[in-house]
Amino acid sequence: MLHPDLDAEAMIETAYAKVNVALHVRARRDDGYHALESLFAFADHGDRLSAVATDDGAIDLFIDGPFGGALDAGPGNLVLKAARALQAYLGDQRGAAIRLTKILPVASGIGGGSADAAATLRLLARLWDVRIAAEELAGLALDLGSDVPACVASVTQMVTGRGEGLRRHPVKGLEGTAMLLVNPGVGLSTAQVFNNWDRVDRGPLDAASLDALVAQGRNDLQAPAVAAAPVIAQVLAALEGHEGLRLARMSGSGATCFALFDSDAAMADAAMAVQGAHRDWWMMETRIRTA
Ligand SMILES: C[C@](O)(CO)[C@H](O)COP(=O)(O)OP(=O)(O)OC[C@H]1O[C@@H](n2ccc(N)nc2=O)[C@H](O)[C@@H]1O
Ligand SMILES: Nc1ncnc2c1ncn2[C@@H]1O[C@H](COP(=O)(O)OP(=O)(O)OP(=O)(O)O)[C@@H](O)[C@H]1O
Repeated sequence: MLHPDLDAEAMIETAYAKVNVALHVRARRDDGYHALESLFAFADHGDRLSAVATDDGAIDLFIDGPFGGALDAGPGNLVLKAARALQAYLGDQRGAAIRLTKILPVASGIGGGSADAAATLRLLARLWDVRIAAEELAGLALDLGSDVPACVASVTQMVTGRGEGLRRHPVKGLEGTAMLLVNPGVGLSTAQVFNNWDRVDRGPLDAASLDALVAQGRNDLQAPAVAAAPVIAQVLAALEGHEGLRLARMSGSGATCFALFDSDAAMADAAMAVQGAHRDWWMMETRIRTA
């Protein structure tokens, strides 16, 4: 049941989908995490979060949307974890009723959960009217997941380390670009895909230009993800060869792949062809977000 007030005067945030335009895995660290170099970009679309303040100190979560059924509203939900982390940080008992409309597939390499966590931090800071220093917010975010700090600003960034090294990094010709997201409906465990990386350092990431990202950029998790879910290779093959295609690559630990196009019309034609041949694949036509 939805909170009765939730739609009337709710504050709203979008949890923008993340793509790793390139993701270079450089080393396995002693703490089990991997040292990365990745250019993160964000879609103009994502999950929708809305919230109203309550005065009983409780955090209530309601989930709906096309992928809402794939997710439970228990304490493991990243929205609840983010809300409770912020409550604990503030040390008081402000409450909220939050509605998550899940548009993005779960465990799919486009950071749905991470984007939700970051959007929850932004939303509740606004709702509760609190200002949090950037470093404090980054610390809270990293405790929630490696992708969460980058999702706080949701702008194009070079991301290093486990996910904590952030540098705003606009790339000429990237922001505003038409982007098609395609997911074949298999969920992959990020930890397992990292575990199956072959531990070969294939070299640093040159993110100086879109040409370099296309020609020399890689996703080092693509091979281990394809080994676990061979349908990813079919997605990439289905994206190749369309007129106006600039780049087709897997995002994050998969299985979602993204394709960048020269124009909206080229994207729409490709989307129609791919969807026609694979009616059960999830797709989203969007563009790279400009801050
Ligand atoms: C694959 C990426 O999405 C690329 O942006 C991220 O590196 C993963 O970010 P995330 O899903 O927020 O990851 P976390 O929830 O922090 O970690 C999940 C698991 O992925 C592995 N992991 C994650 C990040 C990282 N730099 N090295 C890792 O080895 C660890 O086994 C960890 O237990
Ligand atoms: N609000 C949420 N949305 C999505 N997943 C969530 C959420 N809360 C918890 N999870 C759990 O987090 C895990 C990862 O979800 P997410 O969608 O962020 O993965 P991902 O898209 O593979 O991320 P990445 O790009 O970081 O690899 C899933 O196993 C899911 O059950």
